[in-house]
Amino acid sequence: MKYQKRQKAIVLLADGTIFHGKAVGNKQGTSFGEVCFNTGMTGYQEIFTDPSYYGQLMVATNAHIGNYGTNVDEVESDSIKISGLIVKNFSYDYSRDNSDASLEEFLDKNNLLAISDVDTRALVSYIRDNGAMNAVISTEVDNVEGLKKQLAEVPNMEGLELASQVSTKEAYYFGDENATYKVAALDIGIKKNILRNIAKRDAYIKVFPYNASFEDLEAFNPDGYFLSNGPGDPEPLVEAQQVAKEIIKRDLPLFGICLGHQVIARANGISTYKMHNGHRGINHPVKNMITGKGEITSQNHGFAVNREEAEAHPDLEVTHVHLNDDTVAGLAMKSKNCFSVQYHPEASPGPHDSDYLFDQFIENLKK
Ligand SMILES: NC(=O)CC[C@H](N)C(=O)O
Repeated sequence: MKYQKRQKAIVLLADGTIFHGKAVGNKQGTSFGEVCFNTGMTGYQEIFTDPSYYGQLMVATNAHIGNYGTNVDEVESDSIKISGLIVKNFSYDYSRDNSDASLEEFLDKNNLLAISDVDTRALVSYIRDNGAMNAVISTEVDNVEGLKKQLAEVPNMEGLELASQVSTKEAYYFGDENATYKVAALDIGIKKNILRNIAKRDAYIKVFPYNASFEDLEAFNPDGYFLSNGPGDPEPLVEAQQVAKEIIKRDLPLFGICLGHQVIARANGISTYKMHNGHRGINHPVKNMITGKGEITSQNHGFAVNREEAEAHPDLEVTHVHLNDDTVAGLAMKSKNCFSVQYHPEASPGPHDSDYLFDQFIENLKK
């Protein structure tokens, strides 16, 4: 064991429940966020750097985290976006040929507080029963009352606009400028692997900040438009909803993933709601209602689109349904060149069942 004596640490939930653990490494500190769990057995580096997790404390249900180290290429954004990490066993040692640093080094570089030796099975089943809630992780184990007061000040995820916290400040380009297609992407928290997946299908992308207008995007003269994934509640994202409305009004090719899917639903007047617990993992079963086929998908969302309203909408079709709870997993507009999914076809490290959605988008650009 690398550290003989590690700081005691706690997870304090908003309802006062406490779980005990120890700080990873020599770290001390306190970190707040909405506590959520991901069931992926691999992909921790991609999860920690996914901008959609901004403001969340991540519980990994996999019992060992860190054992395959980290690699500079396996990030979804330039820094860690979760606000803290909770694990059962933290691996200080790692073994994998193409790793360039340990997870501990990666967390240190990003100054992220992590705690281990937590009974994550008990914690996860508690959250599953009691629903998503705010929490704090801290090495201030003797200051529970003080932490409770601070925790009470942390805003709820519901109603929270977070895209502005993670979006690019300036527009930038991605891919080969001589590519056949041009795509304008609105960055409301975009993952790098989405850009890689679009670019590798012969498209050059201009990525715009969350508050760009339709006219800003249109000036790039794109063949199609993309609305990204991202953190927080879709409801307050009125600028992005306006961009979606303008694109839909003109019947231009539009594809949205996760937060982008929710924004497209809202642009069509469909409400979104906070789920009791979100979907976070890489084994979520979805049924494609058009083909009748199942897909195993990667998911990360805490909000969802109202299914009844979507089904009652004359111009919307529910194209994909989540098989665990019958929630909306995909939408298409009947009279427009517009579709979206609640899950992540770009999933790195997989599964890749839903890759075809990027091909479908490229086909739509040709129309
Ligand atoms: N991955 C995402 O885009 C997440 C969307 C939204 N923040 C949610 O939690 O539902």
